[in-house]
Amino acid sequence: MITIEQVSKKYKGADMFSVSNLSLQIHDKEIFGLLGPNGAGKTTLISILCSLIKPTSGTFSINSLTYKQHKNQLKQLIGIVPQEYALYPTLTAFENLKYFGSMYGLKGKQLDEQINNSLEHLGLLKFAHKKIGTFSGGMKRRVNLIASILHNPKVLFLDEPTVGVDVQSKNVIIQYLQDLNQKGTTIIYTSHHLNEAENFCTRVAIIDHGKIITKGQPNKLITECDGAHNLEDVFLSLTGKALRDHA
Ligand SMILES: Nc1ncnc2c1ncn2[C@@H]1O[C@H](COP(=O)(O)OP(=O)(O)OP(=O)(O)O)[C@@H](O)[C@H]1O
Repeated sequence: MITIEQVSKKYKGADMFSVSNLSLQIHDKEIFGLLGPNGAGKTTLISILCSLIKPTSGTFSINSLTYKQHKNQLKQLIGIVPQEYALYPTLTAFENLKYFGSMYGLKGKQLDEQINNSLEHLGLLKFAHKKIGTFSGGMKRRVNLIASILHNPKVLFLDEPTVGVDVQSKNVIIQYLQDLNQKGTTIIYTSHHLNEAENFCTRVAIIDHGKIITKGQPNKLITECDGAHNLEDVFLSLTGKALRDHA
Protein backbone atom coordinates (compact mmCIF):
# COMPACT_ATOMS: atom_id res chain seq x y z
CA MET A 1 0.00 0.00 0.00
CA ILE A 2 1.22 3.46 -0.90
CA THR A 3 0.06 6.20 1.43
CA ILE A 4 0.63 9.80 0.43
CA GLU A 5 -0.20 12.35 3.11
CA GLN A 6 -0.51 16.04 2.36
CA VAL A 7 2.51 16.11 0.07
CA SER A 8 3.50 19.48 -1.41
CA LYS A 9 6.41 20.46 -3.62
CA LYS A 10 7.61 23.93 -4.51
CA TYR A 11 10.80 23.95 -6.61
CA LYS A 12 13.56 26.36 -5.65
CA GLY A 13 12.85 29.77 -7.14
CA ALA A 14 9.31 28.80 -8.27
CA ASP A 15 6.38 30.91 -7.19
CA MET A 16 3.79 28.13 -7.44
CA PHE A 17 3.48 24.70 -5.87
CA SER A 18 3.91 21.89 -8.43
CA VAL A 19 2.22 19.45 -6.06
CA SER A 20 -0.12 20.93 -3.52
CA ASN A 21 -1.27 19.24 -0.33
CA LEU A 22 -1.92 15.98 -2.16
CA SER A 23 -3.16 12.88 -0.30
CA LEU A 24 -3.83 9.51 -1.90
CA GLN A 25 -3.77 5.80 -1.17
CA ILE A 26 -2.84 3.22 -3.81
CA HIS A 27 -3.53 -0.40 -2.96
CA ASP A 28 -1.37 -3.45 -3.60
CA LYS A 29 -1.66 -4.88 -7.11
CA GLU A 30 -3.46 -1.88 -8.54
CA ILE A 31 -2.65 -0.43 -11.93
CA PHE A 32 -3.01 3.22 -11.06
CA GLY A 33 -2.91 5.99 -13.67
CA LEU A 34 -1.83 9.55 -12.90
CA LEU A 35 -3.40 11.69 -15.61
CA GLY A 36 -3.39 15.43 -16.16
CA PRO A 37 -2.50 18.23 -18.57
CA ASN A 38 1.11 19.30 -19.21
CA GLY A 39 2.58 20.80 -16.06
CA ALA A 40 -0.08 19.28 -13.78
CA GLY A 41 2.54 17.79 -11.44
CA LYS A 42 2.52 14.11 -12.46
CA THR A 43 6.29 13.74 -12.95
CA THR A 44 6.95 15.73 -9.78
CA LEU A 45 4.71 13.41 -7.77
CA ILE A 46 6.31 10.27 -9.23
CA SER A 47 9.79 11.71 -8.62
CA ILE A 48 8.88 12.29 -4.97
CA LEU A 49 7.52 8.75 -4.57
CA CYS A 50 10.73 7.37 -6.09
CA SER A 51 12.81 9.49 -3.66
CA LEU A 52 14.44 11.31 -6.59
CA ILE A 53 13.37 14.66 -5.13
CA LYS A 54 12.21 15.64 -1.66
CA PRO A 55 8.77 17.00 -0.92
CA THR A 56 8.65 20.51 0.55
CA SER A 57 6.18 19.19 3.12
CA GLY A 58 4.08 16.13 3.80
CA THR A 59 5.06 12.50 3.88
CA PHE A 60 4.52 9.16 2.16
CA SER A 61 5.16 5.49 2.76
CA ILE A 62 5.35 2.42 0.51
CA ASN A 63 4.50 -0.85 2.28
CA SER A 64 4.95 1.06 5.56
CA LEU A 65 8.50 2.09 4.61
CA THR A 66 9.09 5.84 4.76
CA TYR A 67 11.63 7.55 2.56
CA LYS A 68 13.23 9.28 5.52
CA GLN A 69 13.95 6.08 7.46
CA HIS A 70 14.19 3.28 4.89
CA LYS A 71 15.85 4.70 1.79
CA ASN A 72 17.78 1.52 0.90
CA GLN A 73 14.86 -0.84 1.50
CA LEU A 74 12.68 1.41 -0.64
CA LYS A 75 15.25 1.25 -3.44
CA GLN A 76 14.92 -2.55 -3.53
CA LEU A 77 11.13 -2.41 -3.29
CA ILE A 78 10.50 -0.09 -6.22
CA GLY A 79 11.39 0.09 -9.90
CA ILE A 80 11.50 3.33 -11.88
CA VAL A 81 10.99 3.70 -15.61
CA PRO A 82 11.84 7.34 -16.33
CA GLN A 83 10.68 9.43 -19.31
CA GLU A 84 14.22 9.76 -20.59
CA TYR A 85 16.29 6.74 -21.64
CA ALA A 86 18.96 5.89 -19.12
CA LEU A 87 20.86 3.57 -21.48
CA TYR A 88 24.46 3.61 -22.74
CA PRO A 89 24.36 3.87 -26.56
CA THR A 90 27.77 2.25 -27.14
CA LEU A 91 26.92 -0.86 -25.11
CA THR A 92 24.70 -3.68 -26.36
CA ALA A 93 21.25 -4.28 -24.89
CA PHE A 94 22.62 -7.26 -22.96
CA GLU A 95 25.61 -5.29 -21.63
CA ASN A 96 23.36 -2.43 -20.56
CA LEU A 97 21.07 -4.82 -18.71
CA LYS A 98 23.99 -6.62 -17.04
CA TYR A 99 25.15 -3.23 -15.80
CA PHE A 100 21.71 -2.25 -14.45
CA GLY A 101 21.31 -5.67 -12.82
CA SER A 102 24.70 -5.33 -11.12
CA MET A 103 23.58 -2.04 -9.58
CA TYR A 104 21.04 -4.10 -7.62
CA GLY A 105 23.63 -6.69 -6.64
CA LEU A 106 22.42 -9.21 -9.25
CA LYS A 107 24.92 -11.34 -11.16
CA GLY A 108 25.77 -14.67 -12.74
CA LYS A 109 23.63 -17.18 -14.56
CA GLN A 110 20.43 -16.15 -12.83
CA LEU A 111 20.80 -12.56 -14.06
CA ASP A 112 21.69 -13.72 -17.59
CA GLU A 113 18.61 -15.92 -17.68
CA GLN A 114 16.37 -13.17 -16.42
CA ILE A 115 17.73 -10.74 -19.02
CA ASN A 116 17.22 -13.25 -21.82
CA ASN A 117 13.69 -14.12 -20.67
CA SER A 118 12.70 -10.47 -20.49
CA LEU A 119 14.29 -9.69 -23.87
CA GLU A 120 12.38 -12.59 -25.37
CA HIS A 121 9.10 -11.55 -23.71
CA LEU A 122 9.50 -8.06 -25.16
CA GLY A 123 10.47 -9.28 -28.63
CA LEU A 124 14.11 -8.21 -28.41
CA LEU A 125 16.10 -11.41 -27.96
CA LYS A 126 17.54 -11.36 -31.47
CA PHE A 127 18.85 -7.84 -30.84
CA ALA A 128 20.42 -8.71 -27.46
CA HIS A 129 23.98 -8.20 -28.73
CA LYS A 130 23.38 -5.12 -30.87
CA LYS A 131 24.41 -1.69 -29.64
CA ILE A 132 21.64 0.43 -28.10
CA GLY A 133 22.68 3.33 -30.35
CA THR A 134 21.23 1.41 -33.31
CA PHE A 135 17.84 0.81 -31.61
CA SER A 136 14.59 2.60 -32.48
CA GLY A 137 12.73 4.62 -29.84
CA GLY A 138 10.25 1.79 -29.23
CA MET A 139 13.07 -0.75 -28.76
CA LYS A 140 14.92 1.55 -26.34
CA ARG A 141 11.76 2.00 -24.30
CA ARG A 142 11.41 -1.77 -23.99
CA VAL A 143 15.04 -2.18 -22.88
CA ASN A 144 14.53 0.68 -20.42
CA LEU A 145 11.58 -1.19 -18.99
CA ILE A 146 13.60 -4.39 -18.53
CA ALA A 147 16.37 -2.41 -16.80
CA SER A 148 13.83 -1.25 -14.22
CA ILE A 149 12.38 -4.65 -13.31
CA LEU A 150 15.44 -6.94 -13.11
CA HIS A 151 15.36 -6.82 -9.29
CA ASN A 152 11.66 -7.86 -9.28
CA PRO A 153 10.28 -4.70 -7.68
CA LYS A 154 6.98 -4.97 -5.84
CA VAL A 155 5.99 -1.50 -7.03
CA LEU A 156 6.79 -0.16 -10.49
CA PHE A 157 6.61 3.55 -11.37
CA LEU A 158 6.51 4.48 -15.05
CA ASP A 159 6.55 8.01 -16.44
CA GLU A 160 4.85 7.94 -19.86
CA PRO A 161 6.17 4.49 -20.86
CA THR A 162 4.40 4.49 -24.22
CA VAL A 163 5.14 8.03 -25.38
CA GLY A 164 6.55 8.20 -28.91
CA VAL A 165 6.33 4.46 -29.61
CA ASP A 166 4.40 2.77 -32.40
CA VAL A 167 1.23 0.79 -31.78
CA GLN A 168 3.07 -2.54 -31.98
CA SER A 169 5.63 -1.57 -29.31
CA LYS A 170 2.89 0.01 -27.20
CA ASN A 171 0.84 -3.20 -27.22
CA VAL A 172 3.87 -5.30 -26.24
CA ILE A 173 4.72 -2.90 -23.40
CA ILE A 174 1.14 -2.81 -22.07
CA GLN A 175 0.83 -6.61 -22.30
CA TYR A 176 4.12 -7.02 -20.45
CA LEU A 177 2.99 -4.64 -17.71
CA GLN A 178 -0.30 -6.51 -17.41
CA ASP A 179 1.61 -9.79 -17.01
CA LEU A 180 3.81 -8.23 -14.32
CA ASN A 181 0.68 -6.96 -12.56
CA GLN A 182 -0.90 -10.43 -12.72
CA LYS A 183 2.19 -11.76 -10.97
CA GLY A 184 1.67 -9.24 -8.16
CA THR A 185 3.44 -6.01 -9.13
CA THR A 186 1.68 -2.76 -8.27
CA ILE A 187 1.91 -0.35 -11.19
CA ILE A 188 1.72 3.43 -11.05
CA TYR A 189 2.04 5.18 -14.36
CA THR A 190 1.56 8.57 -15.98
CA SER A 191 0.17 8.95 -19.45
CA HIS A 192 -1.46 11.34 -21.89
CA HIS A 193 -3.04 8.37 -23.70
CA LEU A 194 -6.48 8.47 -22.10
CA ASN A 195 -7.87 5.62 -24.16
CA GLU A 196 -4.95 3.44 -23.08
CA ALA A 197 -5.41 4.45 -19.43
CA GLU A 198 -9.15 3.77 -19.61
CA ASN A 199 -8.50 0.17 -20.64
CA PHE A 200 -5.32 -0.46 -18.65
CA CYS A 201 -5.90 1.10 -15.22
CA THR A 202 -7.89 -0.26 -12.30
CA ARG A 203 -8.10 3.33 -11.01
CA VAL A 204 -6.94 6.73 -12.16
CA ALA A 205 -6.48 10.15 -10.58
CA ILE A 206 -6.83 13.27 -12.71
CA ILE A 207 -4.41 15.89 -11.46
CA ASP A 208 -4.44 19.59 -12.28
CA HIS A 209 -2.37 22.40 -10.76
CA GLY A 210 -0.79 19.90 -8.37
CA LYS A 211 -4.09 18.69 -6.89
CA ILE A 212 -6.25 15.64 -7.48
CA ILE A 213 -9.50 16.82 -9.02
CA THR A 214 -11.07 13.39 -9.28
CA LYS A 215 -10.13 9.76 -8.80
CA GLY A 216 -11.74 6.36 -9.20
CA GLN A 217 -12.34 3.49 -11.58
CA PRO A 218 -12.41 4.74 -15.20
CA ASN A 219 -15.90 3.31 -15.85
CA LYS A 220 -17.34 4.92 -12.75
CA LEU A 221 -15.84 8.31 -13.58
CA ILE A 222 -17.34 8.10 -17.08
CA THR A 223 -20.79 7.14 -15.75
CA GLU A 224 -20.74 9.89 -13.14
CA CYS A 225 -19.74 12.65 -15.60
CA ASP A 226 -22.71 14.17 -17.45
CA GLY A 227 -22.52 13.48 -21.20
CA ALA A 228 -19.16 11.66 -21.03
CA HIS A 229 -18.61 8.65 -23.30
CA ASN A 230 -15.00 8.01 -22.40
CA LEU A 231 -12.19 9.10 -20.09
CA GLU A 232 -11.14 11.87 -22.48
CA ASP A 233 -14.61 13.46 -22.11
CA VAL A 234 -14.23 13.30 -18.31
CA PHE A 235 -10.73 14.76 -18.55
CA LEU A 236 -11.79 17.68 -20.77
CA SER A 237 -14.88 18.36 -18.71
CA LEU A 238 -12.76 18.68 -15.56
CA THR A 239 -9.62 20.34 -16.88
CA GLY A 240 -11.10 22.51 -19.67
CA LYS A 241 -9.94 22.99 -23.24
CA ALA A 242 -7.47 25.84 -22.69
CA LEU A 243 -3.83 25.19 -23.61
CA ARG A 244 -1.41 24.91 -20.69
CA ASP A 245 1.61 26.53 -22.33
CA HIS A 246 3.91 28.49 -20.10
CA ALA A 247 7.65 29.24 -19.87
N1 LIG B 1 13.12 21.29 -11.77
C1 LIG B 1 12.10 22.15 -11.80
N2 LIG B 1 12.26 23.45 -11.38
C2 LIG B 1 11.24 24.32 -11.39
N3 LIG B 1 9.99 24.02 -11.79
C3 LIG B 1 9.77 22.75 -12.23
C4 LIG B 1 10.81 21.77 -12.25
N4 LIG B 1 10.28 20.62 -12.73
C5 LIG B 1 8.98 20.87 -12.97
N5 LIG B 1 8.68 22.16 -12.67
C6 LIG B 1 7.35 22.79 -12.80
O1 LIG B 1 6.44 22.05 -11.97
C7 LIG B 1 5.18 21.96 -12.61
C8 LIG B 1 4.80 20.50 -12.73
O2 LIG B 1 5.68 19.90 -13.66
P1 LIG B 1 5.66 18.31 -13.93
O3 LIG B 1 6.78 18.02 -14.85
O4 LIG B 1 5.60 17.60 -12.64
O5 LIG B 1 4.27 18.19 -14.68
P2 LIG B 1 3.71 16.96 -15.54
O6 LIG B 1 2.28 16.81 -15.14
O7 LIG B 1 4.57 15.79 -15.40
O8 LIG B 1 3.79 17.56 -17.00
P3 LIG B 1 4.02 16.81 -18.44
O9 LIG B 1 2.74 16.13 -18.75
O10 LIG B 1 4.28 17.97 -19.35
O11 LIG B 1 5.18 15.88 -18.29
C9 LIG B 1 5.29 22.69 -13.94
O12 LIG B 1 4.81 24.01 -13.77
C10 LIG B 1 6.78 22.70 -14.20
O13 LIG B 1 7.15 23.83 -14.96
